[in-house]
Amino acid sequence: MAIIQVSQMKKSFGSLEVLKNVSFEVNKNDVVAVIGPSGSGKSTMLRSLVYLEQVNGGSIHVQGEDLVRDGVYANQQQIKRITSKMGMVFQHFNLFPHLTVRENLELAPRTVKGESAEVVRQKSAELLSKVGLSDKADHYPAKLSGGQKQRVAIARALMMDPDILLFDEPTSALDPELTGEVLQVIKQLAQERMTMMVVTHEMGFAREVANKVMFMDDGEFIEAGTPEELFTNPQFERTRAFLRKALK
Ligand SMILES: Nc1ncnc2c1ncn2[C@@H]1O[C@H](COP(=O)(O)OP(=O)(O)OP(=O)(O)O)[C@@H](O)[C@H]1O
Repeated sequence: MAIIQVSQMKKSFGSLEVLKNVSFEVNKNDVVAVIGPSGSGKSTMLRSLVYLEQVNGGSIHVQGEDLVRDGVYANQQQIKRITSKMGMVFQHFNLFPHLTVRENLELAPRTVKGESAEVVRQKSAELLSKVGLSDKADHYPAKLSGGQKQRVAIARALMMDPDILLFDEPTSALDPELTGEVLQVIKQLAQERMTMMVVTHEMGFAREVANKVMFMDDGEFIEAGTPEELFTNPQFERTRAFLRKALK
């Protein structure tokens, strides 16, 4: 079953065409790794799915609902409902600095979903335990390492019970020794069959954890396949050239 269906998505910044007729599907329980050179449009593609960027054409379908159809967006209320099904984890964590870890987790379910204090308290405790940060609930983000901040951001995204989690280069801002603890959490979520789309420069992670790898270059989806297919038998010279550099 498709969680997200994208067809002919186009996005330009002024005269710069960043997404050129991008089409793909993410099915339930997929772990999709999106790879490609810097500036190829990976972040823009991901941000468009959650309405952080507005596309100039094409359609984005989420769980059977149109976020945008042939370039025409749903109304604001529908957009809010549709995007609330998707959790986003950013490269730079985007935690609220003036809120504790627990408050960061509980804010959206309380204010957006209207969940009770007891319900969100139980959920935040469970999710902090899941990402190994139960002892940090009352700390402020500034007191945490980058790896811990990113694990909080993942727990925060999970608080909204998303149907899919989107990661925009979740380890790119981390020191190498902190990358593993974040990838481990994502790997654990994959084992639990969470549907995820991960923009990443970590080829080892893409190969090991994803069931589908998509290669993007210059605003286009060039090819997608299983990690085995894409890494060992890429169909296009552009993919081969990228992998030669990336796997060096
Ligand atoms: N808000 C913006 N205004 C103008 N240009 C933008 C904006 N956001 C992105 N771009 C441009 O769009 C292109 C694609 O950027 P994007 O961040 O989507 O690529 P990327 O593949 O995610 O790159 P990286 O791997 O370096 O993060 C780049 O040329 C970038 O400079």
